[in-house]
Amino acid sequence: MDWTEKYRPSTLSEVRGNNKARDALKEWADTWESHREAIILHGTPGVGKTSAAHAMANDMGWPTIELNASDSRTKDVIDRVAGEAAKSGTLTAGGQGRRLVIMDEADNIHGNADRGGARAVSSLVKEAAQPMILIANEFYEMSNSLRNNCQDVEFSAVQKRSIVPVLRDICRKEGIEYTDAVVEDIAEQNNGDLRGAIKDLQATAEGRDRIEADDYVSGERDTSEGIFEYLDVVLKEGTAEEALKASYDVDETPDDLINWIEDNMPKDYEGAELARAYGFLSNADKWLGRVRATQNYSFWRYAGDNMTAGVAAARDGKKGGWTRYGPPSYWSKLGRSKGARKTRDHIAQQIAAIDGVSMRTARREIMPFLATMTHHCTNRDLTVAMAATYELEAEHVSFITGSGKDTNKVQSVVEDAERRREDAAVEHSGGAFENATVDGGTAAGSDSDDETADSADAADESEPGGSDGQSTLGDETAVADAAADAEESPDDEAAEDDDQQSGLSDFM
Ligand SMILES: Nc1ncnc2c1ncn2[C@@H]1O[C@H](COP(=O)(O)OP(=O)(O)OP(=O)(O)O)[C@@H](O)[C@H]1O
Repeated sequence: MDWTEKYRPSTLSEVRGNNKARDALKEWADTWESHREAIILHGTPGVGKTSAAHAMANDMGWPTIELNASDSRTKDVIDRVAGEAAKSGTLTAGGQGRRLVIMDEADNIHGNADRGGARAVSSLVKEAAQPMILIANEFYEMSNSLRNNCQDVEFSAVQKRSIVPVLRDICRKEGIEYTDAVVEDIAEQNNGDLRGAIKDLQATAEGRDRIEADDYVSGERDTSEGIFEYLDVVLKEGTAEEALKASYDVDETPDDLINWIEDNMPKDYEGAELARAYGFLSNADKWLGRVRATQNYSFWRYAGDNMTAGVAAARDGKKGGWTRYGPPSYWSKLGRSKGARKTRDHIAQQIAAIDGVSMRTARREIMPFLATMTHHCTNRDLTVAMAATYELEAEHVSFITGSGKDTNKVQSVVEDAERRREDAAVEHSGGAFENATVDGGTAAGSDSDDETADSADAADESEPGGSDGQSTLGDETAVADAAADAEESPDDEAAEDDDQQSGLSDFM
């Protein structure tokens, strides 16, 4: 059984972390009769929003009606399902007959396509005669009207110190011996995401009655051993049919699989076959989008067919040789959510402004390089230099390095960077660091003219450039070279405009 289900809190007092949010939710429920407003619970995945809603309903003795916003896009469905529940105030004397409407993924109803649905939810929120909770990851993706007509409570990341006791507790209940180190590691890796931590714990404890640090393969939950064989079949030698069969042995969802393929495909494919293969990936991505929108998981099949059989069929015959496939960069995984795109663009803007390069160069050449160089903040000095140079906040450092935003690592990097900025307010050139990035970025991106290769490939490929790249660290004199390297071609500028347009249309 899934431990996240088994240990789902059944009363509000079992919801960990987020005490303020919890209290606010309770207060909202206790006083609902007097204000009759809906409430929006928002925050990152896995922090207990849904759990808190159900736990609170349980505490109040309110039966719940669940509605998934993206499931029921049309006005009709929302009216019928929620309308009855929420509007029928007839049974409600003294809280008797109260029913709590919980609408998940409420940030998914927006945009032109869902106008009917969005309006239906807005009016429901205004007229509701039953308490209603909307759950969302991105508060600001919700319409003004919804935000203005509801109370809202933010659930923040669950801190490591709140995660550790939950993990210990589960171990005890499951009769599993553990070391402090393993629980701390799991909590650290999943900082902010309690669901992720519980899943990791379960995966680590699978088939064991004792776990220690070595048993935990950090951050690689579910990464099946078979993935490399699978990539070989798809990208090197298999027919479409063989590729499809191989995919059945891989323990990855299409959502993850597409990142593996997208990141590794350009290492083997080139020219027309690469373009064809991207066509299939793009189809697969559309199907994944449909799954997200409708929760109809049977569409996964079409996504899988496209990314597996399609990509294999796009190849010109068999390929030989050995390729160093790598896990999908943090990068491409994150590019898929709007929040992540905003963070990414903010960082790119900083880089563009400070290094005098275009957004496109910043994003495609410099950022992948930074991501490789500062991966998990292992090279701390460089990470601090980066944060100082580009004036990055914790969330940005976290985005680039892949370390959790609230980890001590990231927090202390940001603090040191701030100190460094203050110390060096005048000599801001930050020459030492800028050299390293721009030099390396250019090297890594030298083959990135290929319009189709928009993946994070560079991050995997761009080894720090051997002793050369390293030796420029701390070398003040190479600033001029770096600046020269960073000169933009007119093409780049044009492409940047394109980028911005497509970026905008993403938000429409
Ligand atoms: N604050 C918490 N206290 C106790 N358990 C939690 C908490 N947050 C998450 N969990 C565990 O993680 C599981 C998933 O949490 P839940 O679905 O409530 O998260 P969520 O914030 O609603 O995420 P999403 O935005 O993805 O829906 C729960 O079943 C529970 O096991």
